[in-house]
Amino acid sequence: MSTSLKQALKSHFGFDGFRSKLQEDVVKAVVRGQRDVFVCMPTGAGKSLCYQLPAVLAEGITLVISPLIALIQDQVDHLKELNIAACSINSKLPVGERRLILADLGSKRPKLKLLYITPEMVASPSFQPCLTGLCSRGLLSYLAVDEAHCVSQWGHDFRPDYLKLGELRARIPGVPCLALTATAPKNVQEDIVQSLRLRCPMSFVTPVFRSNLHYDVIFRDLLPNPYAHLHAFIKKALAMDSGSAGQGCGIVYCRTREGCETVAYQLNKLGVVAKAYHAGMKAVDRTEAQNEWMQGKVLVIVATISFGMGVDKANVRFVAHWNLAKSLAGFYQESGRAGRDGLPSLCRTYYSRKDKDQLNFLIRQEVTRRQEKRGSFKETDKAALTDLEAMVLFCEHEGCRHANISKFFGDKTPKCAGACDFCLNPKVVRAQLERAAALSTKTEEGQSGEPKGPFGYDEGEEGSVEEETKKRKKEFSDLFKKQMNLRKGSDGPRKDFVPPDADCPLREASSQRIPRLTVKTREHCLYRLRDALRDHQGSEDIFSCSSLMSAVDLEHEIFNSCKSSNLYKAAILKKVSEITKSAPQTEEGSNNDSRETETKHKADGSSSCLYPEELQGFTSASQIYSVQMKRKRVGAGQRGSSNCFQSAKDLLNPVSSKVTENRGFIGDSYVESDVKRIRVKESETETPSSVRTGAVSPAKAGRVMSRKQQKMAEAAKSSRNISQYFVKKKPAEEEELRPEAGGLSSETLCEVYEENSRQELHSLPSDPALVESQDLILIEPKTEVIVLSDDEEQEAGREATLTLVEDIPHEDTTSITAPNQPKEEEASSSGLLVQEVADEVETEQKEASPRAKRSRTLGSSKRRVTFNPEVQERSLPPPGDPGDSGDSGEPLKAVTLQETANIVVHYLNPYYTQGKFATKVLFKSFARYLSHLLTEGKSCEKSQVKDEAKALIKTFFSRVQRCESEADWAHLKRPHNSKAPESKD
Ligand SMILES: Nc1ncnc2c1ncn2[C@@H]1O[C@H](COP(=O)(O)OP(=O)(O)OP(=O)(O)O)[C@@H](O)[C@H]1O
Ligand SMILES: [Zn+2]
Repeated sequence: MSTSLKQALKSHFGFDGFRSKLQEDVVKAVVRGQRDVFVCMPTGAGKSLCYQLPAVLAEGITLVISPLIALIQDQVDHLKELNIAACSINSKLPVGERRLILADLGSKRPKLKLLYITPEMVASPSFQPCLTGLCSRGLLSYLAVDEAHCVSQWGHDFRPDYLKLGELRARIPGVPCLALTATAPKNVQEDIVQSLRLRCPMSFVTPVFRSNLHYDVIFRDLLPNPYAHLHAFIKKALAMDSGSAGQGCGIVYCRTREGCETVAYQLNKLGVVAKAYHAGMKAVDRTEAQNEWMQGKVLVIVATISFGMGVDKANVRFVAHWNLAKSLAGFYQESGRAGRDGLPSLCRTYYSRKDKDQLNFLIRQEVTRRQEKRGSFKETDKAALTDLEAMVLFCEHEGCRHANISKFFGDKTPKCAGACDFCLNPKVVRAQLERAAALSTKTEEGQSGEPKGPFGYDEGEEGSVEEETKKRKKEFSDLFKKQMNLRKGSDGPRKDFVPPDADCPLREASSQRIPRLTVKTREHCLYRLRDALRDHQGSEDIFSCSSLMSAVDLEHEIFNSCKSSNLYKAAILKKVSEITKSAPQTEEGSNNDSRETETKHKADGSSSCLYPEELQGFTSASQIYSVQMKRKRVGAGQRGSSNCFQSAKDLLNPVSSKVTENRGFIGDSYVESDVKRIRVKESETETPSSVRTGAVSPAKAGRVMSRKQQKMAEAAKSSRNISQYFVKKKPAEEEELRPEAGGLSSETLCEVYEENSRQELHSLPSDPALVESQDLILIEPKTEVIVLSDDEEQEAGREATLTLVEDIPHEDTTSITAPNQPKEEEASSSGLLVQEVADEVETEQKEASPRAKRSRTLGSSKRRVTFNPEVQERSLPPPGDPGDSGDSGEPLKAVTLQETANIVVHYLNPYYTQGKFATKVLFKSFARYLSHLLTEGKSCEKSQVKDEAKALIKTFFSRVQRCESEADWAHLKRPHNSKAPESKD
């Protein structure tokens, strides 16, 4: 048998021999067909062949159950390439193809050898006649269940439909069954055998230990600069490939989509070619990312766990978990994608107790939800928590990581021999644990009454959800205060000065000589210089430091020569522009110290310095909105167009101010984060009078300057501003940029400005609400500014038409939220969300409105900002009064959809910030839904809409504890002709 098997292996699959003795043994056992077979072999061990080879050799058809259509497709494609008759029946199959397959299956001698199918499809009524036909004619040769751990409720990937496979097995008792998995601890193994009703199966279980994988754990909360740390890790991991054929690659797993985008962005910024991959992306983008990664064009894929199953890539040199995996079994499977070629590879977890708390919270919520639905408690409910507990133990335990994994899977302790951080240097692991303990004591001291337990909760204690909410609120408000203080800034040594990280490459990084210039801004400028130098020098590999060293020198020189933050930024921009334009620089004057410094610090994972802003656990709004990777240039294609940024000074003199040097950066202002690209249409007038968005002339608006406005005005007086570089040039000047600008193109400026804004926003906490009390972006009158945004809504193919600053009304809508209102924080907290929902509803409105004709279609990813000079004339609404015009003299009129959206988001936003929505997308969908519901079919006054919105939202949350899906609001209806809304059901 052995020889004929080997021949078949060669002739059908092209392999000279079996991959392992185990693979051969499994194939033999399957071919004998006397007993069912259970296979637990690590990922990449060649499990598929264990049923594919027997299937090819058998008379009939092998039915293969696999959990994902994508996975099935890969396998089918691969087999077809080998000329093996394989296909799949699934919901995506065109009717014609399905008919052909069914016809073959119904024929006397089907040609098919392998039929791949999902557990859902195999149980579907439509498939039953086919299945019955095959059984009754004895044409089923094997039943193979891939990813068999999905059948176990103790497993990390439980799929209820897998449970039905037990019945299928019972229907075909004479057909040998083969169950395969890569990850199954003892209890899951037993569960698989039992649930699939395997008859005294032969078990082939490989020990989980893989000596080529090096495991380590880094406490992310202790890192001064986590992204730099990750970067150093990647650099090290990929360097291990030098000498081997082909560049290695890696995977970074993140828990959320936003996390993926953020990490991918940060890596790119640090010079690593990385792409995000998650289910929120369009299928075509996902495929592109995966293909590019497979082909080695993209070195790092930053993905949610939706990536990897069935991905067969040998030279994955590292797998990093940026967030804690939710189970040790899952973690083992994911990290096991490294080193399939058997070569040394790294598996790293960036552990954070915040992650742990979040996961714990989510799992508990889910368990409670399931129990409520079911009305009873099940032993398996504990499984998810136990799994997480095992994962946490893996990270927090002072011991060999491999031993930990092996113990979990029921194997004996392996000989690690330095293949984990603990075995390599236990002292480092111990020291890290001690620092983490000290950190949590510190945190707990500051949070009296916080839940404490192994998972941050008192087990069994009621009300932990509320506790968690309280804790989050506190964190939120602390961060908010910190950020507000940071923004206020002051001359002289700053109390709130955020010191540089240990790995900060800047010279004199701690110097506070230039008021209001943050380390982050300096770092950002440094990287802009570095990028410009690198682009120019062209030849550097992605990790080369030479341009960084030159950039460090340049930045330092500029830093020393400037007195104000704005001058510094302008000088940087000028330099960037010069580099871009000029011949290759000769400033290579390298500085080995800085090179060493960077490398050394970035590689040092054990720094004890606590990152001052403690923001690692958050995704800033800027990250949410603006880091969707496709870095677009601000102002690209429209060189030298009119100024889109104005100073605080101009802001306060909207009509009279002239083009002065006081334009551009507003101190260290924060600018709307999703500005990706600003294109400025030729202004109809050369008079560059200034106009603002987000704030209105005090004179016209009849408002007293707020303290913030005054501060900004003062700042404007004392600072130079560079927005003159944005001024539309006369044709003759087209090629020659203004001398003051040092030949800087608007696109460069805009891009840098955007980058700068984004950079600064990165220091903001995650809640979008925090980003809203931004300073201003100002637009010239009659200047059309088009903002291209890459936020999630692109995916919905929506076209948004609105303003740059959060609450500027569009044309004849009336609400303006000035960032300077007394209730700034509150008013602004809903700003961006209002904006986004309003964008969408307004777009919908425009589609049906003749006014839409005035808008130029920009495509799905574009936002348009049309400045309407009339906007200035309007007064600000009373703070916290959404959707009110403030024009009390105006006759009452029916609210528009956009006004309704403003109202809805205002009332809904507190729920969002309390975490009552599973995702932001869901929040926005709900806001849209409510806005339509409230405006549908009748015209109401604003007060009525407000009452109704409040009541509807209240009703909704009286029934739904947390909004998890669109189905949650299916019951919500607005009764016709009644003032108070009710919920129907
Ligand atoms: N005998 C063999 N000789 C050489 N290569 C083999 C052999 N058997 C399988 N392979 C190759 O090994 C790789 C991994 O195989 P396979 O995808 O079946 O692994 P797996 O155990 O199913 O992994 P996963 O758990 O990720 O699904 C494939 O590229 C496959 O073609
Ligand atoms: Zn070890």
